Amino acid sequence: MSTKSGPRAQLHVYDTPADLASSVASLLLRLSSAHTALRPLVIALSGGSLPAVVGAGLRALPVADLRKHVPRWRFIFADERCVPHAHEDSNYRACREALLDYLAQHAGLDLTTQVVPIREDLVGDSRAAAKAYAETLGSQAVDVALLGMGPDGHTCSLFPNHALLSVRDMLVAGLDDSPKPPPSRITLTLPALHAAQAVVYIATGASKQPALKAVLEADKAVAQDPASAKGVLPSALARPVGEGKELHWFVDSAAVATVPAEVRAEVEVAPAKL
Ligand SMILES: O=C(O)[C@H](O)[C@@H](O)[C@H](O)[C@H](O)COP(=O)(O)O
Repeated sequence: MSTKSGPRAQLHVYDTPADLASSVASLLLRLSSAHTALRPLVIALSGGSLPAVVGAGLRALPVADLRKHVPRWRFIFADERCVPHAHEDSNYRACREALLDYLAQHAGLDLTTQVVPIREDLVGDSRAAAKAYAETLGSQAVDVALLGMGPDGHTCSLFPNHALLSVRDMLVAGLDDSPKPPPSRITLTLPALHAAQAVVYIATGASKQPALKAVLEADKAVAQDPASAKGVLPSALARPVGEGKELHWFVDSAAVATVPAEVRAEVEVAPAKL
């Protein structure tokens, strides 16, 4: 494997949202168990429908398992809207409501030291907010990125054909022209996601069919050389690069319906192989 290549996708297909959510949570515990470093496991969370899925999966786990792992986790945001924390568009707020408050109440999560929200005093300036966020994260790579995908193939706040896809010198960037409202956001960049140990996508519903098909069709070529891939969707590009890393796609039957059988057969793994 060249140093520029990375893992192929592992596709997990579920019929029910509950099974999908539980499997994502099981994978998170497996990755957490494998994390033997003394420093915390850095988990990046996205917005959209993802917090509810991750929250449902974590709530289905035995509390004793959560208590064992959660004190060693640090949550950051894969992307965030530049709004105050209590705003209805805030991913921090969505994640608090869906999972972080539950983990604080039942599994010992310290919301003040183990969760990294954007600075509220900088929400009027996305670039300053991104710079400050990058400084807070330091050089520590993301261990596990939990990402959604929009129907257009965007992930985090990395949109198709957007200039931020060319960023190579920042781990967090700001933008004010997000096609998905609200327009001002911060986002992890492709180099930040290339450095991740594991990237885990969750994509459900028929609206994701064209993008999922395109991403899985491009998977082999992008895995071989993510840096030189041209014209592929952000969700195909935002992936780990390097040996011993993992790329997972958790999808439902509706999302995967139009993926050609031969493409699906190349990447699908049995549920037991998490
Ligand atoms: O803040 C955001 O807007 C999200 O992080 C974004 O990247 C999201 O994950 C996708 O748009 C998918 O959203 P859905 O899962 O709701 O389709």
